[in-house]
Amino acid sequence: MSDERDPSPYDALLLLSFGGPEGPDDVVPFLANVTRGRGIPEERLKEVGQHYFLFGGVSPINEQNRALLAALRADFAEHGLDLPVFWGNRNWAPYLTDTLRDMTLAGHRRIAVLTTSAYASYSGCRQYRENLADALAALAAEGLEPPRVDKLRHYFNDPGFVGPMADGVLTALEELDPRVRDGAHLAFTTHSIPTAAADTSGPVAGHGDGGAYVRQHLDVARLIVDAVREETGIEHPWRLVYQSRSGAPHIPWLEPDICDHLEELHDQGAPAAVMVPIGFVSDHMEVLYDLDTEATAKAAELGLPVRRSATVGADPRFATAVRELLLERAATERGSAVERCALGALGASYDLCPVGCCPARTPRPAAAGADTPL
Ligand SMILES: CC1=C(CCC(=O)O)c2cc3nc(cc4[nH]c(cc5[nH]c(cc1n2)c(C)c5CCC(=O)O)c(CCC(=O)O)c4C)C(CCC(=O)O)=C3C
Ligand SMILES: [Fe+2]
Repeated sequence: MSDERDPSPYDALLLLSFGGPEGPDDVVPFLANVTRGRGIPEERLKEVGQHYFLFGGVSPINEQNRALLAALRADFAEHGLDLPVFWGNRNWAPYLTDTLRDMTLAGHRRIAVLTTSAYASYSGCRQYRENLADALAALAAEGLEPPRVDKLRHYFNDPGFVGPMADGVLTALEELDPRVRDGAHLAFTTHSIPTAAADTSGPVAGHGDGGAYVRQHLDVARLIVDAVREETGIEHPWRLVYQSRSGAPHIPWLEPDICDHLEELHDQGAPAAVMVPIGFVSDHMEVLYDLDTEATAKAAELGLPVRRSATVGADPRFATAVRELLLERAATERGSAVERCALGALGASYDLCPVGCCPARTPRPAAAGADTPL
């Protein structure tokens, strides 16, 4: 067993997230950061800007990350784990490079990194590793000695991630009229990505058949369906669907879209649906706009009763899972054999992203992988 309180060799945890605007003036520069070099049509950007303006130009994601930071610090303190927790983002302040500079100047040399993305894919994994490599290179260019960063493994199938979502589905079902509750369909949703990116997500050897991205989501959906059945005795019909598609229309992305799926459910005579955003860690703008606003309006138009279940956010069980992932990795780095906790059919994920996994369109340096020079 690993020592419950020994984080060595790590001297800090970095929470690495997407970032979001905090007021109307931030929206356009934020979108420029997100889409730089990614070929998103101008029309789509205008439309997405409107989603943010509808909410006063404020994404809830930063507040949610502050709450997660607080939950992590509380959990660490409660368990006698003396390890500082920092926060940096890819697309908005506090920017990753600034946080890593602060950490380096404060003397941190060996940093564990938790991303707010649970699954394999270019956008959810390698792109964060590229951001880390860029930030470390920027520090080196400033004459600093960059620290070593280790990304904690994918946690999609961790009980601390799946459990709160399963509870969220039970709550959402409770909110439905009892007359339609038992027949409700579960629409598991995640961010659509180009099918080419889905096919090449995860280890090279595992490519094909939708790649790791789709398989990992299907595994989580199945776990939640089973957990709900254990509680209610009912196996709800379900499907994995997608949301938030961007990019040019002629490039294939994962389908069906949640709104098309709701229409199909209505046509089939489904009595109700629960939208379950398993692809996301908190109720940020993709949830607030794409599901709570757009898809909910679509369902109202169809006369289909819907609820949206909660993401994990700052649930204390998720904070506990993060501590356990960190201690597991720390023990592994110290050369101890450890138990690796995971539910479902796929098993615990790898510590080091395999060579060539989740490839970028144009190869770029990425930190914290099997092919990363230390
Ligand atoms: C897989 C995935 C996740 C889940 C994993 C993870 O969480 O990392 C995710 C999360 C998020 N995506 C977010 C926002 C945006 N994503 C965009 C664009 C894109 N996302 C993509 C994928 C993903 N995105 C892709 C393939 C693109 C096309 C451009 C490209 O190839 O890179 C755009 C540009 C406009 C548009 O086209 O929509 C925006 C504004 C926010 C912040 C929300 C907030 O502000 O509260 C969050 C958490
Ligand atoms: Fe990856």
